[in-house]
Amino acid sequence: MDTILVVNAGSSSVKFQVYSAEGDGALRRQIKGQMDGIGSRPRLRANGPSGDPLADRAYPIEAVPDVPAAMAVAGDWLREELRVAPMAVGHRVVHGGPDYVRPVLIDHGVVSRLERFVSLAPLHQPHNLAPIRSLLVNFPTLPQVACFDTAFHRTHDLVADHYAIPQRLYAEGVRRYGFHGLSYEYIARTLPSVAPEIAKGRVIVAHLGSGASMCAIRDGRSVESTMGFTALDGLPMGTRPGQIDPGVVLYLISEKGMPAAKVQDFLYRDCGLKGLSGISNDMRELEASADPHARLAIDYFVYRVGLNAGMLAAALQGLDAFVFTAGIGENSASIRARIAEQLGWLGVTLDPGENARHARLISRADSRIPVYVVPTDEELMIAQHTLSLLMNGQSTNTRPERVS
Ligand SMILES: Nc1ncnc2c1ncn2[C@@H]1O[C@H](COP(=O)(O)OP(=O)(O)O)[C@@H](O)[C@H]1O
Ligand SMILES: CC(=O)OP(=O)(O)O
Ligand SMILES: [Mg+2]
Repeated sequence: MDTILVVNAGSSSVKFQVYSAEGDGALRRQIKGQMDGIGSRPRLRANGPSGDPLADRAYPIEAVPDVPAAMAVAGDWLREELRVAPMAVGHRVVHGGPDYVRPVLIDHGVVSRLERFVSLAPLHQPHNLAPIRSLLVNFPTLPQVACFDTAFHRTHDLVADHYAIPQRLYAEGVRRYGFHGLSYEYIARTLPSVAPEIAKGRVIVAHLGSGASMCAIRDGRSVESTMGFTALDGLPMGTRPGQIDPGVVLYLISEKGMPAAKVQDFLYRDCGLKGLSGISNDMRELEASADPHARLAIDYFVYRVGLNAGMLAAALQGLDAFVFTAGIGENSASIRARIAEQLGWLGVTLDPGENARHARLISRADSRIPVYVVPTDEELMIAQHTLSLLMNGQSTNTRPERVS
């Protein structure tokens, strides 16, 4: 059977899917799995085509301490137990820099260009590139496709793409890229069938997972993101602080004598929910805790989502709908309820019953702004791009690009 394997390494999870490519160009999902809870409670779960369980295994934290270990466990399982031998592999690559505005067929040249962005996405890019490199060496004829988190945001106006710093830095790539683009692209493509009345309107999508960001979408295109040059900016995340005064970074360097590598580690691994609570990077553990610092971390998260929603509504000059997605957005009714309260002034009224049962539409009929929960599927997006590149030599990404 001709299959496509999709690999998506996030900051706390490795997600994978296997699709069969049918004769008519359709994709049929055969396996959907993930190793999540990396750094807290590692667990491999996978299901077959009709949701039938294929695996559910918990691991001690020492057995799967990080993303590369999770990738190795999932890879061994797919290869050795399920005998998966794909005809092509699609990869999520978090940083595509200024030049990659659509998915691309990978060769050694592409890999070396993408290596330049490792320092701009240290939690992701090394793990995105490691399996690509290893497959290039071991299966040199296997087609591999890179799909970028940054590509969906390349439609931003110049004013949204800039920082107020000298132009020479913009020219060398210091720009507001935005991330989670495969997730937002999937949502934008799904809205016409899920909620046709708002698909062409002004929508804020909140991708709230271990990494978290929000995107302002108008008529299916990204116009603004809370993330920028790196995936550090914007909302607080599992282990990243989100928006922070650069003066804090200067303080760490000049007053605390922290070298660059330590500052990087601090900002990517020790802050966010984990840093503020002192307990965990995992929202589930914070919600289960009675510790006042866990409460503060949740309060801060909810508050910052509210503040950033105001900013994105300003970018859109109004709002027609709000969408929750990703790990927290799809699964935590209580966080959604608290965020909806923050959005009350924008015209949001939640329906507590619909919210509790994770319905697609969770706002009340009389809510001025409808609120949706749309489970994201970055892997499907990657599979579609991969198949399209294989079949037509180009991706399904047909959006016009901003000319800079
Ligand atoms: N039922 C739940 N309640 C609260 N938070 C949850 C729940 N399920 C998952 N999460 C949160 O979602 C996060 C993972 O989200 P996900 O989008 O898979 O992240 P990533 O892709 O960045 O690894 C977990 O760290 C956890 O905090
Ligand atoms: C870009 C990013 O933060 O991704 P993730 O949420 O998968 O960690
Ligand atoms: Mg993710």
